[in-house]
Amino acid sequence: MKTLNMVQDDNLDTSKDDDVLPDRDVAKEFYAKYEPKEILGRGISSTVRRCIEKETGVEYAAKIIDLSADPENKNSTLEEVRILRLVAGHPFIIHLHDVFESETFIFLVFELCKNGELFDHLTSVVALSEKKTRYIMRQLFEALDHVHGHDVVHRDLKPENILLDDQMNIKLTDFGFAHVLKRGEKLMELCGTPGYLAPEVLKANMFEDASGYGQPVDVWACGVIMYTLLVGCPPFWHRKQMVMLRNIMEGKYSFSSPEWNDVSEDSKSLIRQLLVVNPDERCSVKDALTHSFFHPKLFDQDIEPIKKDYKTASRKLSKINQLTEEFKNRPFRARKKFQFAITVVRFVVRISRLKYAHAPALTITQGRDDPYRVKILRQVIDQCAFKVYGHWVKKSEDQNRAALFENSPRTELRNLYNRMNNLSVT
Ligand SMILES: Nc1ncnc2c1ncn2[C@@H]1O[C@H](COP(=O)(O)OP(=O)(O)OP(=O)(O)O)[C@@H](O)[C@H]1O
Repeated sequence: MKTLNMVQDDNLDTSKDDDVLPDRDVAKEFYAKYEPKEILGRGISSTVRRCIEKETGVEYAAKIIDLSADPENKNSTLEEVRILRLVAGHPFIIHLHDVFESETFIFLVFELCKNGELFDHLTSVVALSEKKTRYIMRQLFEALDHVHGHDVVHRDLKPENILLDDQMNIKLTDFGFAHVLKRGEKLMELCGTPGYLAPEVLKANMFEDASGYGQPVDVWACGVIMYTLLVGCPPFWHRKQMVMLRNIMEGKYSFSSPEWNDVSEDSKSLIRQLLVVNPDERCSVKDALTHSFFHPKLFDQDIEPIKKDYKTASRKLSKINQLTEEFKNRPFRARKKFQFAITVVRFVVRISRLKYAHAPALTITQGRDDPYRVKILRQVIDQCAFKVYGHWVKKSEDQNRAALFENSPRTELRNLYNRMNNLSVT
């Protein structure tokens, strides 16, 4: 039980001590304006509740931060508020609606994201299609472009810090580790979440002469997120955390698991440009946004346009036959010859796209011997395993869906820091 006087709200589930609300005297202003409702989630020293603004009836999410456990929390929360205000006004960044401050609590009133964390969405669907990954990654890069444009580095990008609104648009949140960079400033501090840490963050803590890090750490984390969204497993995971850190520092990951057979070269190419060990050679947010992965592609469309393409292709084929006949019988004419060449090129491109859009047929033997290679069977297997065990089942040494649940940042990083100082890097 907290040391403060608490009152219980009869309308709320108060089965746990933590579920009681801070004394109404502590934050009269907040209670005058908002009606607190059920708990949406919890952080280390915070509880997030849905609440309703009395005057407008609009729903919000109130993050109630308890300052009694750690007085340092107040300064860091106020810094987070300052940064949230600095980057405010972007459609894919969480909107901070109101702030109330008391001696022992801070209330941050955010826009409500009805679909919760991208992380929870991912755990329920196992992996996202390329189309959905593109939708989310584009919004993430646009949000990040805005954040970086204000000289801010987020430092804790991960699916847990990406919320989804009722339209499934993202809202980048948790700027608790964010920092406003001064001109030319490099950071040395070890912060973030282990699986998402960029190599330069680890190096800054291991080598005396390390040059520190800046905004490219967010680009690296986007690479980890994109990889994870597409196949449901993080890229650098290893059962031994020290091996995972080495993998990160060496940029050692692969596209070798069966899931990657169904993923386009465009996606892999973007991930390769994001997960570049040297931050100077890593692509920027703007480079990422202009990558071909973000161009609409045939494989994203429904089957109808593909059928239409078949019809067009067969019309083109008759046209080619007709032109070929004409060529045999007519004298040389440059314009016609050029037209002929263009038609042939278009035809070939169209046919190759159709081939790309249709994967080779599956044989019964292939499905029986290696069902996990087949996308639809793989999804069924993963979803059944998740339903039965409540978590994903480990697949192999370096492909572990359960690894996604191992990321508990702030507490774990202290241990990591101590262990890294004892790690000798060859
Ligand atoms: N704006 C929001 N709309 C809907 N749900 C939210 C919102 N903000 C947070 N939540 C829910 O509340 C939970 C806890 O949020 P909080 O920000 O306190 O988590 P945290 O980032 O883990 O905490 P900490 O800042 O202590 O690390 C989240 O996991 C999320 O499910």
